[in-house]
Amino acid sequence: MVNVLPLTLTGAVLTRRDKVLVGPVDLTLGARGITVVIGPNGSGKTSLLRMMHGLQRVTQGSVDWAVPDAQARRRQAYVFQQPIALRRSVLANLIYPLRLHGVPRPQAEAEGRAIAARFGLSGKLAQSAPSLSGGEMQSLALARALITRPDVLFADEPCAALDGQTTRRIEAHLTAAAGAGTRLIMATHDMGQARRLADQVIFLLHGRIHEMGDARPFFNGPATPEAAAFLRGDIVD
Ligand SMILES: Nc1ncnc2c1ncn2[C@@H]1O[C@H](COP(=O)(O)OP(=O)(O)OP(=O)(O)O)[C@@H](O)[C@H]1O
Repeated sequence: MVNVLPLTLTGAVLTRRDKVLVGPVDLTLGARGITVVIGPNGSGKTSLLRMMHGLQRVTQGSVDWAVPDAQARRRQAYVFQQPIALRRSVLANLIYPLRLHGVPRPQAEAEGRAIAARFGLSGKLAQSAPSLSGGEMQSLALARALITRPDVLFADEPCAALDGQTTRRIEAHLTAAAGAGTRLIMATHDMGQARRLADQVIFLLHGRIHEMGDARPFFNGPATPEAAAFLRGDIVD
């Protein structure tokens, strides 16, 4: 199967009520690795992810995948900062994307049980998903996003409000997914997490890419004074 990547944004702008939230953005993301989007509050991290995924349509410019949009959409997943679940059992939530992809129920349930085991949810399969704890809910959201082995996973603050142990588990799943070939594009406020996970960094400021590059040189010596100040923990606005 052809990979949906690279993703190319060309002069992409997202506007709401005459206000530019993001852009213009020009970038190309290749097929492998973890790109972490960082920047101050309100700099546009969520909006950039939503725009790339097609949850919000660009008002100018373009967002192009290597395959037609309808095909690209089926090969992507998105994990929201506040995970959402169907008011059904954990197993029903897990198999939902597979059923949408036409996988027969017995096979979908087998895959659902297997991924639940990897994500520590085996004991919860019959439980109603909305009654899960925050950490379990985020694990479920991630497992459900990865069950179709998407080419691309967008994750918006996937560990916000989680304790250290759960964060470590979620990070391990994210790294494993990237190692298995899922391209990860995630936003985080947590600079420790950005340093642990990123192969590549996008530093946003006022809805524009202020700096973008390989993670190690970025963290060791950012090119712009704004990124340096942000990494020091100064207020950048
Ligand atoms: N639907 C909307 N309508 C109007 N303005 C919006 C909308 N969504 C976001 N914004 C504004 O766009 C800007 C970017 O918001 P966004 O949530 O993308 O930033 P962020 O970097 O993810 O912020 P945070 O770190 O606080 O989560 C903010 O000024 C926000 O108030």
